Order: sequence, then structure tokens, then C-alpha cells
Amino acid sequence: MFDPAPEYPYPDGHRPDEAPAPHALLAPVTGLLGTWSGRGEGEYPTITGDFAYAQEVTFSHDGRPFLRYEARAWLLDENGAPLRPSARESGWWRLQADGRVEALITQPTGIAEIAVGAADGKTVDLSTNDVALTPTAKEVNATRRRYELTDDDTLTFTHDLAAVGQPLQHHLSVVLRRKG
Ligand code: HEM
Repeated sequence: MFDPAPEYPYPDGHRPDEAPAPHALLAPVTGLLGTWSGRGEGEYPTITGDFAYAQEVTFSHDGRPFLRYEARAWLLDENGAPLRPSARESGWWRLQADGRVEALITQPTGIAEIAVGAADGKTVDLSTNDVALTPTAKEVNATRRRYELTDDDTLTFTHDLAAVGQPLQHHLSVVLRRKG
């Protein structure tokens, strides 16, 4: 009998050794699969003082040659307690031959980025190819995102930002640990 609300039959995989098998083109990024969390610090010349934050990041796949990417951050007070929700973003990393990456990343602040770069199994380096802004979004011109797997369960991430009239420079650094 016809089921009007069937379950989606292709759940995402979060580990290289579980079904579905990762597509061969994902080989340079399979070490990132899963959920990560950690604490980081940020700064920008237009902001008063540094800030501390926590972040959770998830990479998953459905057997095709792209990653689903999701990240959400929250600010921390001086005792490490949650202060308020901060940046969120989600997107898709399209893996090409030779570890080339084309990423589409959107944020609820009205920013949509296309970034391109490369992954080699341990590192991913993505730089802006294009940015689209909604009419009320802050001016963002470019970003650079660097990931490094320092061991199987530790992922460092740095984010450089060119925005609101400032040249490309450090905005965020975080050390993420594999969850679970
Ligand atoms: C972990 C992720 C991030 C955190 C924790 C974070 C945190 C912050 C904080 C605390 C501010 C100061 C304003 C405020 O209090 O909200 C800020 C400003 C800003 N951030 Fe981020 N941010 C993150 C990611 C990003 C990303 C991915 C972009 C752009 C691609 C971005 C672009 C900006 C811009 C344009 C400003 C405004 C600067 C100004 O108007 O002076 N941020 N961020």
C-alpha cells in the first residue's frame, strides 16, 4: 500500500567505516566525518576585545561525492558558561579529482559564500571564490578557512576574514575534538 509519509531511505553516514560507503572522491576528507566540538577564541579590529566561544561542527555524507557541513557556535563568559548563540552556518563541500574542493556555505546573517581549495587527507584550505550578500547583511569580501587533523580525534580550525572595510586577517581559531 502507498505510504504517504515514508522515511527518507538514504541516511547520512558519519564514519568512514559505516554504511553508506564514502564515495572514492571523498578520500581526502573522510578523516573529517563525524561531529566535533571545542572551545576557541576570536577577534577582529572592529570588535572591542577578544571573545571566547564554543563550537560544534558536523561533516556527513550520503555516498555521493560531497560532504554535508553544519557548524554552530555560542559565546562563552569568563567562566566558560554559555553567554548567547553566535554564528551558524551550513553547506556542501563538493569533492573533485585530486582533492580539489568546491564549497557552498550559507549563514543566517545573510551571507552566502562559494569557496574553493584543496584537501589532502590531513588539511583542508578553502578561500573565497565568491560572496553573495542579502540587502541587509554586513559587508563580507573574503574568507580563508584552514582545517588540520593533528591526530585522528583532533581538528584545528582557523578562519580569516576580510569584512567591513578590513583586509583579510584572523577572526577565529578553535581546537575541536571528536565527539563520541
Ligand atoms: C565560530 C564562528 C564565529 C563566531 C563565534 C563569531 C563571533 C563574532 C563576534 C562575537 C562578533 C562581534 C559582534 C557580535 O557580538 O556578534 C563577530 C562579528 C563579525 N563576524 Fe564573526 N563569528 C564567527 C564566524 C563568522 C563568519 C563565518 C563570518 C563571515 C564569513 C563572520 C563575519 C563577521 C562579521 C562581518 C562581523 C561584524 C564585524 C563588524 O561589524 O565590526 N563571523 N563575530
